[in-house]
Amino acid sequence: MGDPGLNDYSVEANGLTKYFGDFKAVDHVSLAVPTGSIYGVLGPNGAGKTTSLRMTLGIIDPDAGTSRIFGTHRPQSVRHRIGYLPEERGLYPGMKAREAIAFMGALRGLDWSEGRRRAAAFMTELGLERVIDEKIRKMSKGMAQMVQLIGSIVHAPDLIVLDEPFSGLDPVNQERLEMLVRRERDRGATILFSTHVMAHAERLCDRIAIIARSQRRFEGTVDEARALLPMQVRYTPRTDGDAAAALLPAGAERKGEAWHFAIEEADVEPLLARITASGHGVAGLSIARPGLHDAFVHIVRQVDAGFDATPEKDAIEEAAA
Ligand SMILES: Nc1ncnc2c1ncn2[C@@H]1O[C@H](COP(=O)(O)OP(=O)(O)OP(=O)(O)O)[C@@H](O)[C@H]1O
Repeated sequence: MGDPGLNDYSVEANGLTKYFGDFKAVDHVSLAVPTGSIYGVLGPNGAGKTTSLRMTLGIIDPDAGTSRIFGTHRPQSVRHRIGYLPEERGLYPGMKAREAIAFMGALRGLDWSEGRRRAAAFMTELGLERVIDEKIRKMSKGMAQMVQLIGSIVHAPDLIVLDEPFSGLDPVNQERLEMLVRRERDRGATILFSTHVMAHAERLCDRIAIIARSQRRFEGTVDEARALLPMQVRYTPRTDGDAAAALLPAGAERKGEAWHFAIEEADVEPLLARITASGHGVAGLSIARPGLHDAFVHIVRQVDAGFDATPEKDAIEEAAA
């Protein structure tokens, strides 16, 4: 564990900024990843996720900003405590899966025979035992990616950073990976991963950051992101549908027998009271928060439309100042 008594964050990136030529690929992005958490960096294609992760890990230098891992500004000095799956995948094609995993572990200080033992244990646990001694070149891309994933965590790192780990995996392997991420967190590791698939983030993440057009636009829990949008209501009265319209907010739309509309959380109980008092009855009613997917699309669309041109106020940076 990353000295939780001394430092509650395994990763603290502050105001990271990167230019490629004149293009600002990352603009003042900060990340604070609590030790022991699963943290998602979400964003559309080209938002700046990979560049942010690379700067965080010290793989590329920022033009501005700083990053600390386990409290140090020198990630190289703690590299054995970090596991990293880069965006670019690649293993030696002539190696067998077991050897490839042991090799990656050895690069991070793990004894070779222990690496081979753990490789077999991981692959068996994940239902991949039949390809333990398969050469990488004979594997499908998705299988090779699973092997690389295992190789990046075989040395039991305290911090695991995975760049788009789910992309290219079939649904079964995606589930295996979700299980692996949870298991690593339960072991005490901190996990930071990027994705543009909201379902994984919604199920896994304790906290998320949403990056769009180079800037961080949201930071918080999944529920906090979902709460940015109003509740979605679907109401079917027992009586003639048109007569119930007077109870409902402006903008309510009728689809078949049901009315669809959005309301703020504070308006839910008054609405229920109005419906009950009205005598129109309830043949069907659902009231639900939109999912993370909708919240993500909402944030990104606002940014694209220019409604959120300024980055959110950065509490981390203020606290550090
Ligand atoms: N080495 C580079 N040289 C020039 N431009 C780059 C370089 N690396 C990234 N970029 C550009 O910076 C922007 C951010 O790229 P980055 O890979 O960080 O985004 P991303 O959010 O990870 O995207 P994706 O989900 O598509 O992988 C993109 O517009 C990309 O084209």
